[in-house]
Amino acid sequence: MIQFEQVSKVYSGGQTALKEVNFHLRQGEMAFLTGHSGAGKSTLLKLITVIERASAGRVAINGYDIAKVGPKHVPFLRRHIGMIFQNHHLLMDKSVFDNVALPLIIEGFSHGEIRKRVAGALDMVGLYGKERHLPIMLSGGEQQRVGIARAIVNKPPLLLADEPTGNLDPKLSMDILRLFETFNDAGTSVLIATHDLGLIARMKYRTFTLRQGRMLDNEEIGQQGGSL
Ligand SMILES: Nc1ncnc2c1ncn2[C@@H]1O[C@H](COP(=O)(O)OP(=O)(O)OP(=O)(O)O)[C@@H](O)[C@H]1O
Repeated sequence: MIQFEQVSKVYSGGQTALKEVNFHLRQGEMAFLTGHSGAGKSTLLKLITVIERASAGRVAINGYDIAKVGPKHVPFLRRHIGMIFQNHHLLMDKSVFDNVALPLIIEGFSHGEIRKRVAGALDMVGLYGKERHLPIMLSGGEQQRVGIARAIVNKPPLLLADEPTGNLDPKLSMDILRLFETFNDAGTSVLIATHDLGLIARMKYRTFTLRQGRMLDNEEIGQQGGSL
């Protein structure tokens, strides 16, 4: 699904964020991406969504080299990726319905189809009946679930989450993880960037670990006794 081959990223200020990174997220796989603050997790996600471009190496989605995606076609590529952020980036002056409907409006779906799909997405995240609420009227966990509903409403084959449980308590974090598992069971590939080693330890998924921009292999992680 996602393949990095010898990928490096140097920002224009000269900051090296990724160094010769190799990794492969398989089709239908759910995995964690971890590492200390500044290790390069967000940068890696930004290369997949073409918010940033690699300085060297190859990033491929389904075998397609995304260096070949021109600026005009980037929005088309992003339609196939659901992105979830720690601070969920909701429009606070718009209703839950409007927030979740946004990707479908951009894609030009009919009103009827939008109503049906938004209701389905809100049902999946346990927020059915809250369509008319403003985000401010919801708890932090509920706001995060609105962000998740927006990310999955157009049924993307790939979900990327950047610290999706950062502000949530352990119980709510686990609920969010279970939600990702539901999507993964339905065939969606999921990559979750997180600092939360406790959460990772409780789940059975493969974990990619970055340290100062380098992807560690399992042997290196073992030698450090699991510390980053
Ligand atoms: N737009 C940018 N311009 C210059 N340097 C950047 C930019 N974005 C990130 N960096 C640098 O690249 C490195 C990796 O940053 P990145 O945000 O990918 O790390 P991270 O693992 O996601 O960190 P955190 O867990 O704190 O979010 C850091 O040294 C950071 O300062």
